[in-house]
Amino acid sequence: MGLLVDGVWRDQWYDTAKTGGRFERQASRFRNWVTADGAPGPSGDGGFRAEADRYHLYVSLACPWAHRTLIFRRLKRLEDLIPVSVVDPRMGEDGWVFGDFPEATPDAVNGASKLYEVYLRAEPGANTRVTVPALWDRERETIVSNESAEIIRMFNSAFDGLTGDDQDFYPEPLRARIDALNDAIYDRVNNGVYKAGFATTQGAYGEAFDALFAELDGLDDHLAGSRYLAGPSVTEADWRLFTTLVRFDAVYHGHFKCNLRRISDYPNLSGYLRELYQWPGVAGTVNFAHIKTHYYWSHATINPTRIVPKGPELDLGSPHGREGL
Ligand SMILES: N[C@@H](CCC(=O)N[C@@H](CS)C(=O)NCC(=O)O)C(=O)O
Repeated sequence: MGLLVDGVWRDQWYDTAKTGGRFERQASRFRNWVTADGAPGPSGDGGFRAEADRYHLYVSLACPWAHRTLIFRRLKRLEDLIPVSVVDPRMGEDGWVFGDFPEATPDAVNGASKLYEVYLRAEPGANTRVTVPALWDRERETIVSNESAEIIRMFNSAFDGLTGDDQDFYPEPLRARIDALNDAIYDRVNNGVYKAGFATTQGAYGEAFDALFAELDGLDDHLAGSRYLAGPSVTEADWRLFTTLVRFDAVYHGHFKCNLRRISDYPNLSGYLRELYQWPGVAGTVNFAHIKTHYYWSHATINPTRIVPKGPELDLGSPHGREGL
């Protein structure tokens, strides 16, 4: 794990000493938007028109942020328009690399062996962490965006004219509700598990742990009476929560010490997770070999032996029982 400083790669872990043992995630560097007509989006520059075979997505199958973009790419029928390259789940001193792990791929567009080389093609003197997902523009030879929350918004609507798919996971009347759910869930759950796992003081860990389980308990209560987070239809907020829930019992419970409860112990969250997992197309975006190998192998500070546990047994295919809600 490392970062680019003035265009030079440095193998360096997050410096939690400066932040009282707390893990603080950095803001994403590339913030342009693909739009239907190439007009500028909410941030960055314009000139990124939705077109077939122009954009390329770099992902890790292990990463919950990249996973969001893969789910939207599948559900919004973008797979033929936007190809992907999949990094090796083992992230070591060179950061994300293209390797030989099953179901990892080479870099089909830039021929890089390390993801940081792609970032350097986009910006030779870059000062940034090198993260997935990253959406590459073959025409302008740059990274459009490396912010998953924004990439899924682009995928939700920008390409509709090309695909004919008008499913909307961020409908206008629900936007305020979805934004509020996202804010709480990002801070306490999606990023909360990382804050617990990467904390280097007991206090920072305890803070993240308490907020995480308070939020999960609240979500479990809410889902007793509501089929999905924002009501009777699936929205962006559900897919954003899903990618953390599906990793929880396999990785966050043990590796990140988020072990008050498992998702399978929650009466409502467990069925909700199974329903989303069984959504047509979604199970095919989940790869537990990449997920488990990535976390247990890559975080040498918290698992120096790099042993990947064999369990747990998961039961995501059994009936979810949520049809009645
Ligand atoms: N805000 C970013 C975060 C992406 C992110 O942190 N991805 C992780 C993998 S799960 C990564 O690439 N980490 C490498 C690093 O931080 O050096 C997003 O949501 O797109």
